[in-house]
Amino acid sequence: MSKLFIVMGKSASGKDTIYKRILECNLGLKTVVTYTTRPIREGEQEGREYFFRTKEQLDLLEQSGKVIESSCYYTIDGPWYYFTADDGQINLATGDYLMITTVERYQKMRSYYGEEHVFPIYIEVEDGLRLERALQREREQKQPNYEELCRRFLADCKDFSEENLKAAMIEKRYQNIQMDICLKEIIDDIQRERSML
Ligand SMILES: Nc1ncnc2c1ncn2[C@@H]1O[C@H](COP(=O)(O)OP(=O)(O)OP(=O)(O)O)[C@@H](O)[C@H]1O
Repeated sequence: MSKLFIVMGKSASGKDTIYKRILECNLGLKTVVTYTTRPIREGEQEGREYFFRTKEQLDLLEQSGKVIESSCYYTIDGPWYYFTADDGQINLATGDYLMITTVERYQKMRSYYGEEHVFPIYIEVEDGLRLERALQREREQKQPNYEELCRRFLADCKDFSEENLKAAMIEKRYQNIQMDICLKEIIDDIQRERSML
C-alpha cells in the first residue's frame, strides 16, 4: 500500500535536515514540492524548496479547484500562504512519498488521501535546545530576522499544542537530540511501514 511519509515538528526541530538525510538513504521515496507565497530566501531555488507564487496566482489555482490544502501564517512581513496543489506530482498508484508539513496541513492531507496512506514523522526537540539551534541558524543568515524567529517560536506552542497533536492522532515523537540515532529510528519505521501490505 503506497504511503505519504510526512515530517513535522516545531521551528528548528530539524525537519529540513532530517528530510534531506532520509532522502540521502536512497529508499526510493519520491518528493513533492509544495507552494508558498513567502519571498524566496537566501540559498533557496524555485521548484526545489518550494514553488514560489504570488497570492493572486494562489487565488487562480483555488478558483480552478487545484489546491489540495492551504494554510496562512500571519508573519511580521505580512500573510504568507503555504499550499499543496493537485499538479500531478502525487500519484499513490506509483510509489511512496516524503514530505514536510505542519500538523494542520497533515490533517488535511490525511482527509484527502485517507489515513491508511499517510504516516506521521513528528520530530521533537526540547525547547531550550531548539531555541539555541534556531538562534545559531539565524545568526548565519545575511540579514537575521530575530523578530520572526521569536514569532515562530511562540506560535509553535499553539500550533503544536498537545491538544492539536492528539486531534491529529500523532502519538510517536522522534527525539532529535543526536541526529544519527533519530534518523535510524525513523528509517526503521519507514521500512517497517513499507513492508506492511
Ligand atoms: N541533531 C542535531 N544536532 C545539532 N544541530 C542540529 C540537529 N538537527 C538539526 N540541527 C540544526 O538545527 C537547525 C535547525 O534545523 P532545520 O533547519 O533542519 O530545522 P527545521 O525544523 O527545518 O526548521 P524550520 O521549520 O524553522 O525551517 C539547523 O541549523 C540544523 O543544522
